[in-house]
Amino acid sequence: MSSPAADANDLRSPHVALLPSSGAGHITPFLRLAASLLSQNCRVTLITSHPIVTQAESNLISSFLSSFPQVTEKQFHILPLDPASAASSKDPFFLQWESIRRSLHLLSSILSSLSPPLDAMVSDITLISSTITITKPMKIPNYVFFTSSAKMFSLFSYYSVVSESLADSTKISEIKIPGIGAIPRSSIPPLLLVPESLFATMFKSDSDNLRQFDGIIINTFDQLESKTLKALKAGEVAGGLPPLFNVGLIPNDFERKLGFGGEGAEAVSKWLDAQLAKSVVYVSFGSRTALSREQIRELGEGLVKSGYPFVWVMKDKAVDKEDGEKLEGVLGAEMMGEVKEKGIVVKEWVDQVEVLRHNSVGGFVSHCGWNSVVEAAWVGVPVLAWPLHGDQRINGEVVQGSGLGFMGGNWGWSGQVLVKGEEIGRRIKEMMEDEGLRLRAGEIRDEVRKVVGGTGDDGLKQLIQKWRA
Ligand SMILES: O=c1ccn([C@@H]2O[C@H](COP(=O)(O)OP(=O)(O)O[C@H]3O[C@H](CO)[C@@H](O)[C@H](O)[C@H]3O)[C@@H](O)[C@H]2O)c(=O)[nH]1
Repeated sequence: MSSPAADANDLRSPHVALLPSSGAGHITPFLRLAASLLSQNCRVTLITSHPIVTQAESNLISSFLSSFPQVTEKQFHILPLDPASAASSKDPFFLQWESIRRSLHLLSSILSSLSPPLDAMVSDITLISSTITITKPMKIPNYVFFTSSAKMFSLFSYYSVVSESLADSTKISEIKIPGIGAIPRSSIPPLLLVPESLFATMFKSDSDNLRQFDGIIINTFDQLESKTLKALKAGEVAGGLPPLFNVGLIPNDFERKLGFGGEGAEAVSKWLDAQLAKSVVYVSFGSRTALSREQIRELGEGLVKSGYPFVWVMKDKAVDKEDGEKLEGVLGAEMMGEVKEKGIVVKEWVDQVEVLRHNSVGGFVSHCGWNSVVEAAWVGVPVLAWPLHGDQRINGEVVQGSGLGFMGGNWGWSGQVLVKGEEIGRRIKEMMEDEGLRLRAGEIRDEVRKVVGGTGDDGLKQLIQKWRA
């Protein structure tokens, strides 16, 4: 029999503050986490950092807040970055992370003004060295939200051991991570091999600080990464880490209500309705990856050569507000004509999950941003992995290892190799014609759905239980 104190704890609504950093790849899983917490009777304060880099992020946040009026939003106005830090990176998202990190000393007044007091804070992985200096003296339990795969987390948590030798190519051709296996040098995010880069500096200091946290949250499924999760939870990868909670975060209705897809998104939806079941290839490289013009044209050629109809979300600039060039200007008139005959190309945001779950979609050409991988698993669509930056090759290995998809080939990092249309077309055909792959993707979806969002989602339950206690 449970005690009255335990029953009271079961009813308590823990108050949790969520602090995402920047980029839709980070905001989206945070908002999904918030929606899951709300459905479990938690109080949520969302801390949004301003100015916001992209229109997509602003729209996601607005749609979320209007769907969940019970959430308290605290706007955090960050300080401009000094030119010396700006010099070490040109990436607008890394620079935003750095600005937030350097402004976080201003966060304590927001945190101390919250009522009721916080039971926990969840910090974006890209901000953790700075948030811990604020929450420690305030005695607020702080949890890391790692927005990529568990396999990428294993590299992150093991990084302090290898960071120095990693910079020297003569010393390391692969990293052997205990309990996980070898990660070849070619899969390591290229910026980690440049120790003075902003990304490597943040990664190192954050990895060193992990042990100061109360827990680690990762959005992943056993069906994708069971061996890795087991090794991490058993402490085989790195000693002394806080407990790990893997939660399956599923797309939420607020994403569908966005209404910022505009005409492009509506056209996609109508066009999809007119296609044969499982006949369409969906192509998207996430929210912040632009291909070179040359590579865009090769991709266009590859799609046409594959013979399958396609939906292609094209990005010509990393930041959507700067992506003003018309499709025809990017593709050229001839290619535009060919592409229009066979498929549909948009530069606007589309609701990716809605597209992926459409019955006519039969394959996904993806850069393997982690949210895209999780979404492909959730809907059971096979993936042709074309990793371009950062964690994406490690995520691609997870895709291949789980049977959800396969790697395109030795296609280099973005900009290193011009992948020819001929080859892209051939690999797309392989994906679309592989019945075994389709069956496996469907099995993954069925297995995931038995657990995630249902009664078996232990990670989320355990986490909330901890906050209630
Ligand atoms: O037109 C679009 C474009 C994107 N999305 C969504 O935007 C998110 C994009 O996230 P992700 O697939 O992870 O790609 P990135 O935007 O590239 O994500 C960044 O953040 C991820 C999580 O840390 C990393 O794994 C990636 O490498 C990094 O580039 C996903 O939910 C997509 O469904 C849409 O809905 N419509």
